[in-house]
Amino acid sequence: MSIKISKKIMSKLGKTNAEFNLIEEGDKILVGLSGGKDSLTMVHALKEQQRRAPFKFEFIAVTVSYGMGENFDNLIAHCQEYEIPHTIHDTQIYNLAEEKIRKNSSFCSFFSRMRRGSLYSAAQVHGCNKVALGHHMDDAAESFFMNFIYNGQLRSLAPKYKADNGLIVIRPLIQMRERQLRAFADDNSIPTIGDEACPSMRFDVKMPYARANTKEMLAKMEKDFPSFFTSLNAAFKNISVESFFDKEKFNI
Ligand SMILES: Nc1ncnc2c1ncn2[C@@H]1O[C@H](COP(=O)(O)OP(=O)(O)OP(=O)(O)O)[C@@H](O)[C@H]1O
Repeated sequence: MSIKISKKIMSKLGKTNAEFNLIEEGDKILVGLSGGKDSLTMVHALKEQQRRAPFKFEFIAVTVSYGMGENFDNLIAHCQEYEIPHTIHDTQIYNLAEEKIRKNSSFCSFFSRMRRGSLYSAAQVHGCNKVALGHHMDDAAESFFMNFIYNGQLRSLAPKYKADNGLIVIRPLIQMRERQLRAFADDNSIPTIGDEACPSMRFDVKMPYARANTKEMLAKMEKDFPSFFTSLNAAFKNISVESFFDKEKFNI
């Protein structure tokens, strides 16, 4: 069966790529593939871009297994069917979690940190110079408002940055909306792995209410101001650092 990928997704990918120099000639990219709708859209979009782009790049999709008996058979079969190079990177993150996590600290952030480390080591194993993550505009908005409300920080998710180990991390979907990615998976009847696969759900802790609250707040904002996300995207590129209260700036 062939995959239908919308013009809108491909044009957003191309524009974001050009705007932030994400994928360049000769890159070998490790694509983090959780099996969720976002990273699945990402691998299909990158495969299509590989076919169309005037520059050459390679990629390999890598799924980090937490060592909790996950079943990736459908994901493996899907990648085989669509000739997407894919491998499972086995870890023992799940066992470590039980020992390492302090009571009441965030389980999700523990898994996300450990997973990031595993993706970086897999990138080294596979000789990749970049790591692509499937975060989208809704993630960037949630991250921005959660940092603002709960941490007193103005911070979001960058389209591209250099990690301490020299690897370049890129987020090709960062200007796309979550609903576009969901529509891609639904339109193509792609079987996705959902949030229930998040290992933190297996531990007896409070649900991450902060994210749910923020999502709800943003949905309400968008209802009241339909261009909310377009404006936010523009604002992320239009920052007046000097208008804030940074003490360092006032020795003038
Ligand atoms: N187990 C995993 N193995 C490899 N990469 C992962 C894994 N989990 C997450 N990632 C990468 O990190 C990105 C962000 O993860 P996060 O858990 O925030 O997203 P998600 O909502 O699960 O996204 P997705 O729909 O792609 O699963 C994913 O889009 C993917 O690129």
